[in-house]
Amino acid sequence: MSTPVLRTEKVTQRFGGLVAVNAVDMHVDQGEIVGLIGPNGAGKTTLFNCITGQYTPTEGKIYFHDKDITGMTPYQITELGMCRTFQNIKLFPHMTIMENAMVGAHTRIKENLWDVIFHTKAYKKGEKQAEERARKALELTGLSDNPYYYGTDLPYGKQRRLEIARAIASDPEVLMFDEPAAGMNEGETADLTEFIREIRGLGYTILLIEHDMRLVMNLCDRIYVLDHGTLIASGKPEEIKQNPLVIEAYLGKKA
Ligand SMILES: Nc1ncnc2c1ncn2[C@@H]1O[C@H](COP(=O)(O)OP(=O)(O)OP(=O)(O)O)[C@@H](O)[C@H]1O
Repeated sequence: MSTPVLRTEKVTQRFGGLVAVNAVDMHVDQGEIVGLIGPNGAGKTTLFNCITGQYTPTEGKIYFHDKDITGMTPYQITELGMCRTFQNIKLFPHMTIMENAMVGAHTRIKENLWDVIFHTKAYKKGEKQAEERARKALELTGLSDNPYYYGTDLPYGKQRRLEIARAIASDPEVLMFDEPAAGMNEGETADLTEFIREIRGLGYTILLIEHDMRLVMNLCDRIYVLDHGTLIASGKPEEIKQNPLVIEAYLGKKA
C-alpha cells in the first residue's frame, strides 16, 4: 500500500486546561476526498490549524508523504504542496480577482528583494508564470470573465470560489477547505459539490470540514468524526450515517 499523502499521529492541541484536539490519528490517501465532521467546538478547525502550521501541536506528529512537517510555518507547508481556505472568507480588499489569485501563485515564485526592486529578468519571468498560473486557476473555477473586477464585489458563492482559485494557484497537491459551503444557498451548495468533484478529477487530494451533511455524504470517500477533540468514528458515508456514536454526538443533536 502506498504512503498516505497526509497523516497525523496522536496529534493533541491544548489551550490551557482545554484539550481541543485529543491524540488524533488520521490519514488522507492520494486522490481521496475526506471529510472531517463533528458538532460545534469539536476541534475540527484546530486540527486544520495544526496541519497547516497555524499551530504547532502540543503533542504528536504530522506527515506530508514521509516528511515530518510538525512545527513548519504555513508558508513552508504551502510551498510543500498543501493549501487551505478559511471558514470566514479572507479575500484581500482593494485587490482585483486576478490579483487575489496571483497572491496564491506567488508562493511558488522564488524572488529576492533585488529582483523585486530592479525588475530583473528573473522577476519578470516569475511574474509571468504567476499570472499564467492565476489565469488557469480562474478559468478552472469559472471566474475568468472579469478578472479585473474587485474580488469583494463578487457574489458570496463566487467569493468562496475565488478563495479556492487562490489556493489552486499555489499549485498544491492537497487542498483543505474549512466549511466551503458556509452561508451558501441550496443551489450554490449543489454547484460547489459538483465543482469539488470536478477538481478531484484533475488529481487533487481534498480534506474538508463541513456542516452541510448533504454535501459531506454525497462527496466524501471517507469521513472522520470528532467530538470534544476525540475521534469517535471513521469510515465511508454509509457507515458514518449508521454509527450510533455519531448519531448521538452529532446527527442526533441536529435532528
Ligand atoms: N485559540 C484558542 N484559544 C483557546 N481555545 C480555543 C482556541 N481555538 C479554539 N479553541 C477552543 O477549542 C475548541 C475547539 O474549537 P474549534 O474551533 O477547533 O472547533 P470546531 O469543531 O472547528 O467548531 P465549529 O464547527 O464551531 O467551527 C473549542 O472549545 C474552542 O472554544
